[in-house]
Amino acid sequence: MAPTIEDRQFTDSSTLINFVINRGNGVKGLSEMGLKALPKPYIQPLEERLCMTKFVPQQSIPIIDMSHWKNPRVASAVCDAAEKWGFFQIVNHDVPIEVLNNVKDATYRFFDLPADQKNKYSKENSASSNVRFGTSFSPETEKSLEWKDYLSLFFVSEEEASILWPPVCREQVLDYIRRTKVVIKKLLQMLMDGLNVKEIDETKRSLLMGSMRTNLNYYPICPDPELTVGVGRHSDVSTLTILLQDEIGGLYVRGNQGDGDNWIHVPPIKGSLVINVGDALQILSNSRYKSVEHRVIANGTKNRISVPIFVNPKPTDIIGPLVEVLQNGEKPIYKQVLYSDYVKHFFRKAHDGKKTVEFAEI
Ligand SMILES: CC(C)(COP(=O)(O)OP(=O)(O)OC[C@H]1O[C@@H](n2cnc3c(N)ncnc32)[C@H](O)[C@@H]1OP(=O)(O)O)[C@@H](O)C(=O)NCCC(=O)NCCSC(=O)/C=C/c1ccc(O)cc1
Ligand SMILES: O=C(O)CCC(=O)C(=O)O
Ligand SMILES: [Fe+2]
Repeated sequence: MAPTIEDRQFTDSSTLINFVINRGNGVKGLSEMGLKALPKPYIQPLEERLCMTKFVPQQSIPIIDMSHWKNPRVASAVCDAAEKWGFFQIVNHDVPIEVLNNVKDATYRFFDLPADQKNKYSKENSASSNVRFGTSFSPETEKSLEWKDYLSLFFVSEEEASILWPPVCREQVLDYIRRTKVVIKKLLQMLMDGLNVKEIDETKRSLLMGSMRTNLNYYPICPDPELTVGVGRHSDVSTLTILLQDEIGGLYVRGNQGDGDNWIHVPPIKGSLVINVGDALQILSNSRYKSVEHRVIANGTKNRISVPIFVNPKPTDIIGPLVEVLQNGEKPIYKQVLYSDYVKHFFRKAHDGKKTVEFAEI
């Protein structure tokens, strides 16, 4: 097919980078121009594209009903899922559906702002590094870009948020964090019980949930979804991630069958939240709980959004296997690392599967 006028505008990759990154149009701006072909910088190498033969349709990650959360069977299902899958969905979790719908609406409101308004929050222009609008993951270091725009909000206090966060989504994100915290605490309590950690004192509370980062992700319609990715293979660097996805689907998790070269779709379930173990919890638990690789495909017909809350240690915390976990004589697999060093290492390279955790290995 002959290239359209718009495609020809971007034969030069510096013009494309200027439009998408520097001027704040993002991939949403590209998508809305009605491009007929995927621009070259987004073409991923073959091995990074999700080949459908590796997709296991009959498998599913566990779905856990939280309505009787005090029942020991729920705790046992949570610990089991964190060990074997690193991923599960929760239903009847008590976060009201309106809160979830409101944060999804707020996500659309933010991304529907004109480019110059969103660009006020770019790395170059933002009043604080705690608020950042961007595209792809780490464009300076990536060989191929990812088909995703995001707004990343690091929570310090409600006061700071009221000054720094975009007014079109601030209250809805704060409400989502407030209401979700209740279920995060329950899950962490269950997971710590499973490790023989009897009490979550202030030091442990900080290691487990000392900081939170909420991302609003926007994956616009892609002209050639098979050639690119929404998000490349990675594990999160959090302790736990709480993910709200919409009804579109497209998130895949690495399966635990055979050689592990199989991917399982995470089906959207109305009102559910997806929970996954991050590297920090894998390290604290000396690998009892597993952070599992996941990726997001691009979509050729629908825009998709998702809203993860990354529950993390504080940047100034030092993380390593918990003493309670090593009490039985188990050998530590990880050394003590400053959490902000760990996160910087993650952000300064392209997505590369599970490689980040090598930074903490002994
Ligand atoms: C090190 C942090 C992140 C930033 O501190 P800073 O003092 O402002 O440091 P820098 O401004 O020097 O940022 C370090 C590098 O990280 C980059 N960065 C700074 N925030 C960001 C940002 N939200 N986005 C993508 N680069 C950034 C930033 O551009 C910079 O890269 P470079 O310019 O190449 O040196 C600091 O806030 C910190 O230690 N936070 C701990 C809590 C935390 O944020 N944890 C991460 C949870 S996020 C997570 O689990 C998964 C996230 C994720 C996200 C996207 C995915 O596709 C997949 C996964
Ligand atoms: O959009 C999704 O479903 C997952 C996004 C993700 O993995 C992330 O932001 O870390
Ligand atoms: Fe992720």
